[in-house]
Amino acid sequence: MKKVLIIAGFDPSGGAGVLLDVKVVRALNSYATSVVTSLTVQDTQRVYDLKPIDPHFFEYQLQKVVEDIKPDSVKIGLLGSSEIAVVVLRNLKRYNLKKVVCDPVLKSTSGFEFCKSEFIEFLKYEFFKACDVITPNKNEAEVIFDVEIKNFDEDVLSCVQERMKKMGIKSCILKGGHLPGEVAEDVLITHNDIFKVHAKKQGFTDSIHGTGCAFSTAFATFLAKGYNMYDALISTKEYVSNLIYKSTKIGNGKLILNP
Ligand SMILES: Nc1ncnc2c1ncn2[C@@H]1O[C@H](COP(=O)(O)OP(=O)(O)OP(=O)(O)O)[C@@H](O)[C@H]1O
Ligand SMILES: Cc1ncc(COP(=O)(O)O)c(N)n1
Repeated sequence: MKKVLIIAGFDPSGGAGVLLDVKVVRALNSYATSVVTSLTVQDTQRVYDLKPIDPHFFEYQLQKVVEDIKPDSVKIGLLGSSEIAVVVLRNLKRYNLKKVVCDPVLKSTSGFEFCKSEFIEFLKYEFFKACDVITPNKNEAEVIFDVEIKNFDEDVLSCVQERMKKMGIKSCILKGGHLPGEVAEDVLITHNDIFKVHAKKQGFTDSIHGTGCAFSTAFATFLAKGYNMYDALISTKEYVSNLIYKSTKIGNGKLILNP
């Protein structure tokens, strides 16, 4: 059985973060270990507050679990604080962890700012380099690559590709759920290739919660199973589109995914 290490935040309502990620890994017949970076006060309507875990305690947990259960891939979600991010970076290197997928969670769908500006600079210029792929949505990609994204036209994609090379980011999947139009398109960009997948848009992207978490976790799970990046993206797209199709209203706010 393949093992996926989840490093992410805790959403008590289960619509995002570790609770959702573990369900995705399990639904794809793999085994999840998880280390929580931060606790949130959150329901299906919005995020109210965040408290990062003590970085020393976090590192103790991370090291014990990695030394016991060596992961086949890693999914990184909400980091919660720059101190935690520093610990994650140090341990990615120390244990030479492979197939590292980072969902750069900067802001929630409901608008809660998870990162301050100096923390974003650290992610951009230090942290992302240590990951194999980052999976920003439209707004996150605009902040990371300092580019306005109105569509995924060739000039926008080659600008992102150039900036990735300069910043030392190995590969990136731009998620297009928040772009206008009938189609939900995502683009894998490496230093020498651009590869697109798309699906018909269902409902309203802003009324669904947790799609980005499920996407990056499914992608990390397919990598753990030995898929190459292209096949992992095709399978992830199909899997997440199906989850969106079956999304349900469980509380008073957004629709949630139920893997
Ligand atoms: N309405 C939709 N219909 C079909 N697919 C969608 C829809 N909205 C988003 N997607 C797909 O879901 C995945 C996540 O993309 P999205 O752009 O929503 O990321 P995100 O903003 O990080 O998600 P989150 O809601 O967790 O913040 C992508 O594959 C995207 O194309
Ligand atoms: C713990 C945690 N991790 C990630 C997100 C982002 O997900 P979304 O953009 O759907 O709010 C979240 N709200 N909470």
